[in-house]
Amino acid sequence: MEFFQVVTVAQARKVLASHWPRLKRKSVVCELTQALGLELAEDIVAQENVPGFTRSTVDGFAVRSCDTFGASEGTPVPLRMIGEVPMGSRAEMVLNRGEAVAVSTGGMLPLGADAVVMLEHTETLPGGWLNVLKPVAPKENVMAEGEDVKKGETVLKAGCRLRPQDLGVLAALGHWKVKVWEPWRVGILATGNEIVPVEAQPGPGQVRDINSYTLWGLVKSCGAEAKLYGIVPDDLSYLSERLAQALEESQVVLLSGGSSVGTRDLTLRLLSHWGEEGLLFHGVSIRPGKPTLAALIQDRMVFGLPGHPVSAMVSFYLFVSPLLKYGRYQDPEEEPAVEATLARRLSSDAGREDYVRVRLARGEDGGLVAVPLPGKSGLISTMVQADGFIRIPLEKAGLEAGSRVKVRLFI
Ligand SMILES: Nc1nc2c(c(=O)[nH]1)N[C@H]1C(S)=C(S)[C@@H](COP(=O)(O)OP(=O)(O)OC[C@H]3O[C@@H](n4cnc5c(N)ncnc54)[C@H](O)[C@@H]3O)O[C@H]1N2
Ligand code: MOO
Repeated sequence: MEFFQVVTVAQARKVLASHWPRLKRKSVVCELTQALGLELAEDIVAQENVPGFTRSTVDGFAVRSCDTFGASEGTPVPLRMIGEVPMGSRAEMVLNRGEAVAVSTGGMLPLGADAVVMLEHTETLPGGWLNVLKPVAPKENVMAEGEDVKKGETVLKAGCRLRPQDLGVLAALGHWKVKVWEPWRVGILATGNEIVPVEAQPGPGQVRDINSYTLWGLVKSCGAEAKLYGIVPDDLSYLSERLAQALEESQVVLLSGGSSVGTRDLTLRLLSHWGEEGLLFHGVSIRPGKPTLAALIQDRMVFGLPGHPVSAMVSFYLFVSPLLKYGRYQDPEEEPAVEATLARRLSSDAGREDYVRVRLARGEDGGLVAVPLPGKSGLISTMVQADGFIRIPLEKAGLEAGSRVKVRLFI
């Protein structure tokens, strides 16, 4: 008997993506050191050139490149040294034909110079003269004004997640504060009478709470704020109360356990209690993760993730993390993945997408091999051993040994 009205991954993602824009959060202005990993809330258009002046990229001598043509060890070109550019100051002098100015890496080029000869390709002569032993081309060893960033250029787009190099370009442009979206606040609730806190010694029939911690880690790795709401026993009024509290403080709530079809599977009943029309789907044609459900409660999104630790994680990867990270589902081509050769045959049922944990190893030819890690979805150790997972698409009834697969990495 089929209890779920299962949908495909694509259908579930479509409905989630269409409702996601209803979730609201504020933008805030914060200092650069607070902004790492957050989403930019504005386009950044350069108001100035970077660098703001033409600079040397080596220690040496600023010259007119045409003066150095034909220079070699055997036929050095003598130039008259007219001074030195002090670091961090304007190059005050003007370079005329036959002249050279000492300049350090990063120093400003004087007017008239268009290239820099490296120190190693010169010899200093007495009386303020210099021999150039190798010619330089125009612009050689020089970083031109605006070569890094041009005034008027859009360097970062609103919505991008700030990486260390993005903080760098903001710093280069003088943005010591930046407008970002507040991180999503995600509440996490574990359900089940058998679940005990991590610090407890489980009695017969009890297990420690794994999902609160795997989900907490996953949420944090998406750049969102995670808050644990503890373990709730299988009791509708308790669960309802704790969910209300989590909804008050979060835009997204993750419930783990109790999403299947057993008599004590309360999540569905609870969400129905909050309004049947909010249920977006219940059941997805995947393994593991089939009893995943999602609901919209006002402008909050609730995910009922399966209780089995592997299933909860896979379900999170497929449905929750792209929304938290990017506000959309990525094209599979964009996902961080590596290609590998499947070590052995895998079977699956057509009409269902399978996500198989794999370990990466080196084959005899040095290429990457994906070694499947068989195991039930209750075994967290299989996730510990795995480097990522592969997908067996809906229409396939398995994958042959030796086939090329894309391993989506757990990073
Ligand atoms: N008759 C059916 N039974 C089950 C079906 C089904 O379709 N028909 N689906 C199975 C699948 S697949 C999964 S996955 C599980 C999911 O069940 P629930 O989401 O209702 O979760 P629970 O029953 O509460 O728990 C399942 C399993 O996971 C353990 N668990 C739960 N929470 C935690 C936690 N925080 N830390 C560690 N372990 C946890 C729990 O003790 C159970 O062993 O249902 C199958 N059954
Ligand atoms: O979805 Mo269950 O997640 O197959 O173990």
